[in-house]
Amino acid sequence: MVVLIGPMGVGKSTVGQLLAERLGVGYRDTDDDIVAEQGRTIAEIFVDEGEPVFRAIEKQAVQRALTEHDGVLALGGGSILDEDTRALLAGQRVVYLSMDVEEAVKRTGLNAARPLLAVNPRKQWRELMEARRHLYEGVATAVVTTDGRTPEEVTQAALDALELKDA
Ligand SMILES: Nc1ncnc2c1ncn2[C@@H]1O[C@H](COP(=O)(O)OP(=O)(O)OP(=O)(O)O)[C@@H](O)[C@H]1O
Ligand SMILES: O=C(O)C1=C[C@@H](O)[C@@H](O)[C@H](O)C1
Ligand SMILES: [Mg+2]
Repeated sequence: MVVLIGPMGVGKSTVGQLLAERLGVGYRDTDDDIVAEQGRTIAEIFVDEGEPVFRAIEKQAVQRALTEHDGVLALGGGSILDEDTRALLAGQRVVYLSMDVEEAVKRTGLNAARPLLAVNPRKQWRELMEARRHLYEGVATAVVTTDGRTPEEVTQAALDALELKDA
């Protein structure tokens, strides 16, 4: 199993699918699992029930995916906020995809599907990263910078960082 973590828009879903193809394994994404299970979008869950309820749903989804799946697994950007989830990640191969704030605004700006960045993306992204950077770094076994790299280049860098060869 290879687990991908990192902030919204860093490319977990894009790179996760490429990485799974390169390794010849399945791809799974906990955000997609939640949408399928709940029958509504992540933004709708945030609006209807608030972030704490979303985090509880997410925690279950991550636990289930880590147990059921063997392949590439992309986690929701905020899943590492949960202490039990961080404990579950110990012993896994965890790749932290990182980027700087300008890249983040380019990739996520003005996208209402990401409720945590809806109002002032640059400021909100900085604040999120202040709170989370050490959590991402703490659970990561490899850190891969995505700034100025294409998704294919990021995928190759992740394979190199993990010392994994294609299937
Ligand atoms: N290396 C890259 N260079 C440029 N654009 C990228 C790169 N990787 C992803 N993108 C683009 O950035 C956007 C966000 O990518 P993606 O949805 O894969 O991120 P994510 O980490 O899964 O986000 P979320 O946490 O919201 O699910 C997409 O429009 C994607 O095409
Ligand atoms: O970073 C976050 O807190 C989030 C990231 C996305 O993957 C989604 O799980 C949701 O938009 C929240
Ligand atoms: Mg995604």
